[in-house]
Amino acid sequence: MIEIQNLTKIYGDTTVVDQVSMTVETGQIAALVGTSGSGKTTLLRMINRLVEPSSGKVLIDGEDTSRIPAHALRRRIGYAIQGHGLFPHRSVAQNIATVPALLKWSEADIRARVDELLELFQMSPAQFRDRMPYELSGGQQQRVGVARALAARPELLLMDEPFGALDPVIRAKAQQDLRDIQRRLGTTLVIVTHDMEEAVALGDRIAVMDKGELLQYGPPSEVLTQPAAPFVRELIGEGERPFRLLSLTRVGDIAKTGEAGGETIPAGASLRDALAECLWSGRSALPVEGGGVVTLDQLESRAAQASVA
Ligand SMILES: Nc1ncnc2c1ncn2[C@@H]1O[C@H](COP(=O)(O)OP(=O)(O)OP(=O)(O)O)[C@@H](O)[C@H]1O
Repeated sequence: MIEIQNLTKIYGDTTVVDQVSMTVETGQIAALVGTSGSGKTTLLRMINRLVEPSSGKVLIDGEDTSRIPAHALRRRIGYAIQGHGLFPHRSVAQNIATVPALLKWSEADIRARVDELLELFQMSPAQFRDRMPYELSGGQQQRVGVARALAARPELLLMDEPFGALDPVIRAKAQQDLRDIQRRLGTTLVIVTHDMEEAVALGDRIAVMDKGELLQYGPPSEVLTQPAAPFVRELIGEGERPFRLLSLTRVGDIAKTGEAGGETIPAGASLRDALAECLWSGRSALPVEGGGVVTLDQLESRAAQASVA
C-alpha cells in the first residue's frame, strides 16, 4: 500500500504539487490524470524520490520512504516512461535484464525471467530475445520497456505516459496487456496520463489533478457520474460521457442468449468496443466469444441511460 500524505513540491515561489493526500491499495492501479503542467509527473517522481518533496510524506507498506536511501528505494520500484527509454545498443534480453543484473541475479535466473516476461507479452523469446530495439515495432518496444520495468518483480511500478506515443489501436492492446499482467502479478501501479479515457480503461482509482491540487480521487464510475468540480466535468467531456461509461462494462456482463453472424467479440471487450464494432461492421448484434450475443439496442439503451445519469 502507498500512502501519500500532504505531499507538496515548491519550486521558487511556485507550488507545483499542493498538499496531496491519497492511498493506493496493494495490487491496485491508480491513474493520475490532468492537463499539462498540473503536477502529475512531479507527484509520481516524489514517490521514488527522483524529486525530493518540499514537505509531506510517502509511506510504502507503512515505511517512510524518506528513511530509505534513494538508490535502494528506486531498485524496489519499477519506472517506465514515455518513449520506453530502451538502451539502443543493448538487445531486448539485455534491456529487460538491466535491474536483475544490477541485483546480481544468476545468469540462469535472469534468462528464465527474460523469457517469462517475453512470453507474458506475447513475444516469442526465441524470436525476440536477441533483437536490437531498432528491429522492433513501436508497440513491441513499448512492451519491452514495460517488461524491463517489471523484471525485478517490483512491488510497485510507476509509469509516466507509457503509451503516449502509440497509435490508438496498439495503445488499446497495450493497455489490455498491461492490465492482464498487472492482475496476474499483483503489482501496485501508479500511472500518469493526460487522457481520461486511458485513466478509465486502466485505473481502479482515478486521481484528477489541476494546478497542483488533487481535485478528486475515486473509482472511475464515481469520477464519471459525480465529477467533484467543474474542471473534472470538463476533462471528462460532457458529450463523451456516455461512451466513457460504456467502457466500464464488459461485453460478457450483458451478453444474452441469441444468435448473430460474423466475427465474435471477446467477452472481456468493453461495451464501447462492441458499439464501435457494430458501427464499423454495420451489424445490429455481435456473437460473444463463449456464447450469447450483444445487440446494438442493448448498447444504445445503455448509452442513453448513461447520458441522463
Ligand atoms: N525542476 C523544475 N523546476 C521548476 N519548475 C518545475 C520543475 N519541474 C517541473 N516544474 C513545473 O512544475 C509544474 C508541474 O510539472 P509536471 O511535469 O509535474 O506536470 P505534468 O502534469 O506532469 O505535465 P505534463 O503532462 O506536461 O508532463 C509545471 O509548471 C512545471 O513547469
